[in-house]
Formats: sequence, structure tokens, C-alpha cells
Amino acid sequence: MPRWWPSWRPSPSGGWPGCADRGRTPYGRPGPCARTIQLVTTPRIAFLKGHGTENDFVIVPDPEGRLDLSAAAVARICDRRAGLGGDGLLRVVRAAAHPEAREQAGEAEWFMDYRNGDGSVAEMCGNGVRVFVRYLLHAGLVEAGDVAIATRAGVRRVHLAKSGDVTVSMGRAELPEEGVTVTVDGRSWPARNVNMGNPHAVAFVEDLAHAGHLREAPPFAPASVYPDGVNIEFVVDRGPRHVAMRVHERGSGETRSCGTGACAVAVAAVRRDGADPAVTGLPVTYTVDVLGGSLSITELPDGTVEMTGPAVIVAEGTFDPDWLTTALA
Ligand SMILES: N[C@@H](CCC[C@H](N)C(=O)O)C(=O)O
Repeated sequence: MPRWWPSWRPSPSGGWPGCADRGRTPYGRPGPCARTIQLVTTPRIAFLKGHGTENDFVIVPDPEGRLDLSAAAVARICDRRAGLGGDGLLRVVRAAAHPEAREQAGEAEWFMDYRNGDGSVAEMCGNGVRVFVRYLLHAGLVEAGDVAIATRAGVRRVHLAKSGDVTVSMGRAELPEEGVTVTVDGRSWPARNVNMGNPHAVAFVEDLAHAGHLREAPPFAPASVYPDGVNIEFVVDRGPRHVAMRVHERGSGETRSCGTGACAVAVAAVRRDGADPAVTGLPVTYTVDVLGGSLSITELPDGTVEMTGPAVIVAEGTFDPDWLTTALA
């Protein structure tokens, strides 16, 4: 049974709905309205905070899909000074309750509605999906073992134990021929185009410092290769089957890790190193160091990419209703 179970939304007028029809939770148990007057006037929407290799997220459980989170509201929640702070937001919605998931979720009961820190929608988040499943386990909504999660990039299968690292089957990478040239501070590199459900441009560089401050998205050309923007990874070698990366994430800026980015980097390194499992018939594993830790990425002979890494829940609480009403307005 989840500990936090939002079942309210602000009324269109900005106030909170009365409790006449809200006295019971979706499980039929008495809800707060049935118990105290104070909670009637201050209904609480839950949040949690979590991270995977320091790519951090605000988690908002919204099983019945009742919250209307505009881009501006997400950006406000993810603001590190005026809000809770996060690289992105994970809204936890039942697949059956979300129009983007209903048709394609298959056996997946839960849909990961991922938003970048600026409120933009992205297809997939590799660190996010591990944290998402860690939350489901924490809230008692799934059991340890294999769990299917619906995302905008399709269903992803996740293996999690009660504690420790989480493994995600990230699907196959797409490697369109056309790449781009990325430029920072007068230096340019060719970047490989790798799609892990979301778009990445992977540039092998001599020194990670050459990526500069990464406060703004580095320019790339031709722009037509990524009409919806791109995540850009800068990569150096650390040893055999071992690389390190920095990333500028579309919609979030420089982050301390990007799971889909680490997969894209490993897939590009596999091709560069002539270790393609489809050719050798052997799985190959790369360690990808990110600023916030390390991820282990394996490509299998059928082209499937698996990612293993940590997923941590840090805190849980409730939004101040007045603040949230303003943020959602
Ligand atoms: N941090 C994520 C990727 C999040 C989405 C990305 N910024 C995009 O817009 O595609 C990850 O761990 O994969």
C-alpha cells in the first residue's frame, strides 16, 4: 500500500475541491476528509526525491492521472532555489490512466511520465526508470523481481532486488548514418548519432575539460539532424572497455549523469573499438564513469543494451498546498 496517495487536484478556480466526494481513497479506505477538518482544507500532494548516480528527480505519485502538470509547473518544482530542485520529474501514473500509455503498455501496469527540468517532455530517461521502479518497490506497488514499465519510448523491462543495483533492458540502439559536428570554445569534434529512445550525439574528445562549462547547449551542425534538440555526450578513454563522460542534457543542462547517454556512449565505443556483439557473437560490457558515479552497460549479440546502476530514494514529503496551487496555476 503506498504511503502517499494523491487523490485530489486543485479546482479550476485555483482552490481545492470540497470533500463531499473525496472521503475515500481509490482503495475505498476512509480518506483524510473523513477524518479531520484540517486535512479537508489542506489536502496534501505527495512527492519523493531520488537519484541515480546523482541524476536527481522529483517523484510525483499520481496513479489515477489527476494532476495537470504544465511545463511551467514542472520547471517551478524542479527549480533548485524556488522549488524542490531536480534534473527532472517522474510522474508515476497507471498506464491505464494515461492517454500516451493506454494503447502500447502491454503488460506494464505503470507509465513513467518523464519531464526534463525545464518542463519539456522526453521519450525516455535511463536513470529515471531505475529510480521510478525503486519508488514502486518502496511504496509497495511492485515486488522485487522483474517489472515492466511503460515509457514514451516503449516498454522497458527492469530487474530489481530489494536493495542494490537495478538493471534495465534498454532496447536496441539506433545508429543513423548522419552525425553532427559539435563545437565548444573553438574546438570541434565529429559526434555519432545514437538513439536510445531519445536522441544523443556522442563525441570522443581528448580531455573532458574541453567540453567547457556546459551551461548552455553546445552548438552542433547540421541542426537538421536533431530537429527536437539532442543530448550531447563528451567521452574520454579510461582503460580497456572503460570510458568517462560529461553530458549536456536537452532540457536540463549539464547533469551529473545520464543513463540513456551512458548507453549511447557505450554503443558508440563498441563500434569504434570493433567489438560489435552482432559480429563477434559475444556480449560486451563497458564501464561508463559519470560525474555522479559509474554505470555498467552491456550490449548483447541481439543488439539489446542493458544498463546496471544504483537507484536511491532520498526523502519523501508533501507539497505546501498554497505553494503548489501557485505553481500549478
Ligand atoms: N537523464 C536522463 C535523460 C533525460 C531525458 C533527456 N534530457 C532528453 O531530453 O532526451 C537519462 O538518465 O537517460
